[in-house]
Amino acid sequence: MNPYRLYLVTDDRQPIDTLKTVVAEAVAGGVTMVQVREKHGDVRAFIERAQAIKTVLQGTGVPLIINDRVDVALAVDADGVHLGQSDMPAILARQLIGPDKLLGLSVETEQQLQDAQLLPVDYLGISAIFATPTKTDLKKQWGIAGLRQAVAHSALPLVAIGGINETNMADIMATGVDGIALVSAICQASCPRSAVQNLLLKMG
Ligand SMILES: Cc1ncc(COP(=O)(O)OP(=O)(O)O)c(N)n1
Ligand SMILES: Cc1nc(C(=O)O)sc1CCOP(=O)(O)O
Ligand SMILES: [Mg+2]
Repeated sequence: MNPYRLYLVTDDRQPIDTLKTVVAEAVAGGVTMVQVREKHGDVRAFIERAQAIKTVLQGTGVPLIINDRVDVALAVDADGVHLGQSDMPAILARQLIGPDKLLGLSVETEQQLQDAQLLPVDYLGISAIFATPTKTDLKKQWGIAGLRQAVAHSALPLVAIGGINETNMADIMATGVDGIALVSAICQASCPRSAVQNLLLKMG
């Protein structure tokens, strides 16, 4: 099974009970991977929220990824870490997490995409496909044509992220990308479970 197919990234503005419900519903609907992303709280709150989501995911087979922080991933024994270009270098992260955990890296330029092919990472996040209010410090919008080029030049699995929803996901899937990562289309849905089911249907 392709674990990157429908990748939920959590919304750090949601209170913990909402977060747990959203993740449980999203998993029931069929998401294949969950990343806990915390950009505002302290590390203790991050660990608490990551542990809560680990409990929700227990026994589901859906991997838990931690955004940015190798220490948090190790503390909660997550399945992997997702790093950005200003986070810990991938080589050091791999040394700390060992060979078996998943390691993801965001790439924001063609040069980073090329350099990443030689890094000890499992997948790349193509950052960003479209502008999004969920993350405003974006360097680049790859667009559909840019994503298609990235797919053609990567031996590593690619995950598209940024501004993706049911209206544009067919175009994104048509590029041959391995997966789609979403925040709002799932976390802000009135019923995250149906939203995920609908997205999976549209993915074909
Ligand atoms: C799957 C996935 N792709 C890209 C990102 C973005 O990571 P980063 O560039 O480090 O930005 P922040 O998410 O930390 O703001 C991601 N989190 N997940
Ligand atoms: C967490 C994140 N990273 C991005 C990147 O491009 O690196 S875009 C993003 C947020 C994506 O949210 P939404 O699905 O609501 O557009
Ligand atoms: Mg980051």
